[in-house]
Amino acid sequence: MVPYVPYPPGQGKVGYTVPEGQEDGHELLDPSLPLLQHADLKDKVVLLRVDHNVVKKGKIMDQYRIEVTLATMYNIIERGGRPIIMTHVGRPYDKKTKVLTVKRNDETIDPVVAYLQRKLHIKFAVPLFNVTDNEGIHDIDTSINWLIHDLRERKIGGIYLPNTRWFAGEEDKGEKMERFVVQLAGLADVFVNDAFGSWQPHASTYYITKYLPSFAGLCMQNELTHVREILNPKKPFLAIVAGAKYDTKIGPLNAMYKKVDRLILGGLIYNTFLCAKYGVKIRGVEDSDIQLAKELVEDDKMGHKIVELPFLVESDTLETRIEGKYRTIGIKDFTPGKEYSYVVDVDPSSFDEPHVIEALDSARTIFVNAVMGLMPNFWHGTSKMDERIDCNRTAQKFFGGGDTLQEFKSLHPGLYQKALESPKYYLFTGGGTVLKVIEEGDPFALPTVKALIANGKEYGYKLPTAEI
Ligand SMILES: Nc1ncnc2c1ncn2[C@@H]1O[C@H](COP(=O)(O)OP(=O)(O)OP(=O)(O)O)[C@@H](O)[C@H]1O
Ligand SMILES: O=C(O)[C@H](O)COP(=O)(O)O
Repeated sequence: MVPYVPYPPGQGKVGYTVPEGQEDGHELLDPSLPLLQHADLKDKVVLLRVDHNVVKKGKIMDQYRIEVTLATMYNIIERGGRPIIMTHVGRPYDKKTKVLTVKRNDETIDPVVAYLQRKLHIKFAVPLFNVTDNEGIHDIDTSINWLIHDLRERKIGGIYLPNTRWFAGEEDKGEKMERFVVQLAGLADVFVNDAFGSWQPHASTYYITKYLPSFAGLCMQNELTHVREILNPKKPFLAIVAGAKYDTKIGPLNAMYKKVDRLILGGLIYNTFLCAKYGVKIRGVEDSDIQLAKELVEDDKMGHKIVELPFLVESDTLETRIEGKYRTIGIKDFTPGKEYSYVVDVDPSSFDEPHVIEALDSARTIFVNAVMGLMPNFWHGTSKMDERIDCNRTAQKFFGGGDTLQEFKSLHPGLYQKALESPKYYLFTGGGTVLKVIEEGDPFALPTVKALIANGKEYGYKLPTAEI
């Protein structure tokens, strides 16, 4: 118990403070990373980037990524800051066609705003901006100043910007980005990045740090502390990577291959690997992606680290699960040139194979960024995988990824609850980010984190002496 002495000192003990009950882990952070706790926020408008990418078809799938940012929001408001919050939702910009599609009902932040209002009992306002067909929002309209005025006057509790990926400049690298980022920076006095899951260097996660004093939020700090545990894993280290984001994950995956002892693949990533290795054709797998997967195939000829799941589910349709229109196939029947329809899941029986059980049971560290099948209809492979992983009671288990956590929660609510509390589990908000950290070998080398550190140097950030 630490006595609480009010200011000015010498007036006696009038209360006490209670220790947090656990190490906060700040000593594990790079001392040059500017921390939210040390920012001057009083009466400042604070632009807060979060990863609230939790909305699908206009509904919140899992609140976890919102919940873990509430501490940062409270901290900002408690210390006199006025928050403007922003997140991306989905991937509205198609890199191949260069078309930006604003799906107003599907990829909107409105459900997140409603959730925050219910949870915090404060009012948020969302500004309205002009949307151009196929190009999104070009400019932040000065009408937002009315909202900022009311934010400063405390007539509203916060502003929540529209989906950052609806802005033409968000993923651009040239003029559009410059224009957007300057307008964005003009709204606020300070930038806080709490979006661990959004490692891609975009306007709202990276370039913004060129214009405002910038700090790491509390969720970001917590994740950076824990991700270090994966960099020095207890061996054998098994990674299970599946899902849909082939384009951003194949690079980190190739690098990660060198650091793991065993690797299990699923989802589109596995389909692509199988096409590259066995010369089969699977519907929906792009030739350009198969070329990228060849590096992994070559590495594994020597390394033998990839534990193949032998049974898959082939479906004639992607939309639904229609009896008679899907079947189990085995990779032992693969021959070069053979064509398959969509492969939409790993058959659960794959997890009963002795070589797969051995890989899962012998691991001492398991990292899971894996949704094995196309959701919501093909969930059986993921469900069996989660159960089998839990059978290993000695391994340290790390789950990471928006969909990975969401499916874990919906398929096994009891196990998910246990994982939240068990020291044997840790849940990361971003799966691709953890892959990227493993690729870099250092959490502070993530582009978004490096940008915060560079900003600290620029603005002369120093850790207060008491913390050194
Ligand atoms: N075979 C498949 N074909 C098409 N989509 C698939 C297939 N298997 C899984 N998926 C889809 O992959 C998505 C999950 O992959 P994703 O890479 O987004 O994972 P994540 O856990 O959200 O990780 P991150 O946080 O890095 O984005 C799910 O929406 C799921 O439906
Ligand atoms: O869901 C995620 O993994 C994060 O929100 C990052 O999304 P992105 O891979 O589309 O950048």
